[in-house]
Amino acid sequence: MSAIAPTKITFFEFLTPLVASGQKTITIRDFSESHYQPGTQVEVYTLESHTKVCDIVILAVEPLAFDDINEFHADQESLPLDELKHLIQQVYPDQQRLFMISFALVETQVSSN
Ligand SMILES: CC(=O)Nc1ccn([C@H]2C[C@H](O)[C@@H](CO)O2)c(=O)n1
Repeated sequence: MSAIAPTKITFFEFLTPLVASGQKTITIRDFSESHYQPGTQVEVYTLESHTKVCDIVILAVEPLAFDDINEFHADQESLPLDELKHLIQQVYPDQQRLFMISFALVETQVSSN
């Protein structure tokens, strides 16, 4: 039996403009935050104030070892590689077993009326 897929995800507030603009297309999380299901729509909130930012669709969830994080991942994260690895070490200290969650921004329609 599979668990119910989460419908919300949080990001540090300073990263949310990158998500909402479509520049950030992956996030790297630990096992506890890896249960997103490809094809599902997920609401994005800021971690600090729990403000809704946008919606994303999950494209894939794949294992990724900390030591394998490289420039490709930094590019998808829209962060410098050293900054990305430092951030991940702060959030998930001493965790080698991580997961890459790929996603796409759900564009919202702006009414012309
Ligand atoms: C609870 C919570 O919001 N945790 C996280 C964990 C990671 N991030 C960011 C930091 C990096 O850009 C990537 C890779 O972990 O995801 C985050 O915003 N919030």
